[in-house]
Amino acid sequence: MQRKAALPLRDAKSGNANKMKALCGKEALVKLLRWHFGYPDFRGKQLDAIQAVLSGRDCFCLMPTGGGKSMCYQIPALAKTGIVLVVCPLIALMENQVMALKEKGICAEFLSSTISTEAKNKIHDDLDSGKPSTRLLYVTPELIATAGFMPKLKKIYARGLLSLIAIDEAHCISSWGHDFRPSYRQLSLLRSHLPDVPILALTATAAPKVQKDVVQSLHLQNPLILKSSFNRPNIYYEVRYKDLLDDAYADLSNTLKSKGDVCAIVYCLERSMCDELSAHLSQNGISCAAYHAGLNKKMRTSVLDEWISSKIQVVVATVAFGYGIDRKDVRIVCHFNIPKSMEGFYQESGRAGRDQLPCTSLLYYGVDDRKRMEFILRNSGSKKSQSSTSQEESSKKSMADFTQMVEYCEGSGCRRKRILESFGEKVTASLCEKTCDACRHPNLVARNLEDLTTAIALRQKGGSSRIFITSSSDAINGEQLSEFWNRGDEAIGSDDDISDSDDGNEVVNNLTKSKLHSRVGVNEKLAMLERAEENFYRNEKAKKQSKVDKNAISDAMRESSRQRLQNALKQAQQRLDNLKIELETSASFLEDECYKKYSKTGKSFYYSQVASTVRWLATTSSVDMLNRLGTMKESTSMDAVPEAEGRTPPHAIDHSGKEGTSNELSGNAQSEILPCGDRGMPVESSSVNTKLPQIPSFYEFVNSRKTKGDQLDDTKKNSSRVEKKMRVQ
Ligand SMILES: Nc1ncnc2c1ncn2[C@@H]1O[C@H](COP(=O)(O)OP(=O)(O)OP(=O)(O)O)[C@@H](O)[C@H]1O
Ligand SMILES: [Mg+2]
Repeated sequence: MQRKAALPLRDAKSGNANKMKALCGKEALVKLLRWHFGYPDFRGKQLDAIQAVLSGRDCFCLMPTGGGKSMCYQIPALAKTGIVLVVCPLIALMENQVMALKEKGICAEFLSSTISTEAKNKIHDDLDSGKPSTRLLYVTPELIATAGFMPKLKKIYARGLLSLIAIDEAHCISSWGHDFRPSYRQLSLLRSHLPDVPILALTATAAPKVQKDVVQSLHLQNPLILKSSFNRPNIYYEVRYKDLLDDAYADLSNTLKSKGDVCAIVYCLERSMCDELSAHLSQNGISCAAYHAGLNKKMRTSVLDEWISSKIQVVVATVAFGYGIDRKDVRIVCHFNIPKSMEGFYQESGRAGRDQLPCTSLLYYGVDDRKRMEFILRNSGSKKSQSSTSQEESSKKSMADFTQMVEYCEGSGCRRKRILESFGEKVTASLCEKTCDACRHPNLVARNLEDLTTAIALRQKGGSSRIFITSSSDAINGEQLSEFWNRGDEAIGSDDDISDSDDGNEVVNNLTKSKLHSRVGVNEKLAMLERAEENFYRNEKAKKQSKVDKNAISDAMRESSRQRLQNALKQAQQRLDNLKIELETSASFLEDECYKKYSKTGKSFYYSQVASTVRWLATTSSVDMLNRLGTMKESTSMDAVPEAEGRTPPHAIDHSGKEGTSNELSGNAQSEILPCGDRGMPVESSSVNTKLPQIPSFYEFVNSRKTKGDQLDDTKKNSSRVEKKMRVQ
């Protein structure tokens, strides 16, 4: 590390009033900024925040994502003798910032469980020394809460060396915020233990209630409240409707390609979708990788490194790809599933265009996604150890937050206005200047929304069939629930997949009581139905042309599952004292098992089976693992089939179409597309070979709860399928 010479404006404590004035003066601070960071001037409210804390005042600083909040504590660390303590929610965030500062020759360190005892001791020795060289010390809130750390801090404080406490992502302290972290609550202690040290609270996403909560919880005294507008004028906001698209994957792929080899982040709700979508994009020549908590740390770090260094351009990630992602040239942030709150959406979409250049936030909205999220949120309190009242309250709050997101998608008004108003900002009509789809193409957006309404209305009318199995509320066992509900919490998130099924008509009927539907008048409905019919025939034609069976399990999906299983096997191997297993062969074997079981039923069941195998690998014993993999050898030798052939056993569906055409039909008839008669209308189901393949326990489990579905007469079944085909795309 090459350390830059310090500029000669250091010591506030030892200086007189004039010195202090000089220290806080704009000129001196700009000089520091230029010297250390190479920026010509401060942005927004940076200077106000810096001057406030340097003068010893508490400060609450609300700045948009990418606004430059870090600078508000980094410059004071350089301007004043002593140490700035920075509290960060994530180790990765600390690591990134410390690395970046060190590269600039600024002495910053972080303390976390990930560093060696030797490194820790070195930092502590420096802190204990007469004149520590550390200027910024990054810590987690968990460390602050430990019994041993506060006395150390107090010692530094007693020596007059603690110049500032900065709380980054301060909204995490509030249970009203979108990312509440209980460990942040411990930070309330800082004020009483270290009374005279100014505190700087920084956040990009604090609604008024959260702001108040942050100020109170941290016991800020007469803080300078700095609020910048949340507006990100360089982001173009757009929503696309999955239900109106023929193929959302292809749409995204084409969009990314049409923009050139740009840097992008694609957020998905589930890990399996990250893998699948990433495989799809890669296949289409896009340089991309998946990132989620299901990958081991090494892989995550390697994806992050490759992305930061522009070796790959697109990351398809869950929300685990979060704070501290500081690549400035992200041109597109895409939400492939609707996020659960406006705060989360703002935070994530805000990772675009940190260089202030034009960029896009693209959200793919699907009615199924909405229902899925509603279901998750409605039930999310049930696993937490809360009283029923607070459970109810938090569930209500989550639903209210989510409603804002739904309104963002289903509304025809300016998207930017909606975002800003959700944060309590007053917005003038002219603010957007056509930098969202609703302002730039109002007619198209209105028309899309009408079409969407039609799609929903049709699905309601036909007693829709697209519903994920897990929404049969109490028909899910505890284990599945806990994994499913913790989906938002990436540390313990689920790999469970969610499947389409003909079950649960009742649930769907309840869920699809859309307010859009109720808004539609008779004439409008007729016009929409006409348009829907047009769309239907158009799409059927397109479907016929592309001959894409959306439920089919592609080679890319299989490959991505094999990779996933291989990762899980590797982790299991490490957990089981380097158990001797051949990773690649074993992964292929396990994937093949899943494929054999579910190739006929479709990708959703297949993914569920892969996910449950991954879970099994996370907990299984050596003996069980060897037993299961032992059958691999047996079956291989019994069948005397070479390994490559063994992956596609003779009785499985051959996706090249060489074998088993009738099987293909029967496998898909139940869950997806029926063969079509004239003008694309589905033929009577009785004329199709609907004999189902033998279905294993997962399906039986669902089927056993299919009481409603079983009572449906043939007509209703047919109409349900017709409706499914008429899903406007
Ligand atoms: N005055 C400035 N002029 C130009 N660039 C700046 C200035 N201040 C900060 N930056 C740069 O802006 C980028 C974003 O800064 P920073 O990471 O501090 O944003 P943030 O407000 O913390 O965003 P987030 O809410 O996403 O964490 C960084 O690359 C930083 O170096
Ligand atoms: Mg930040």
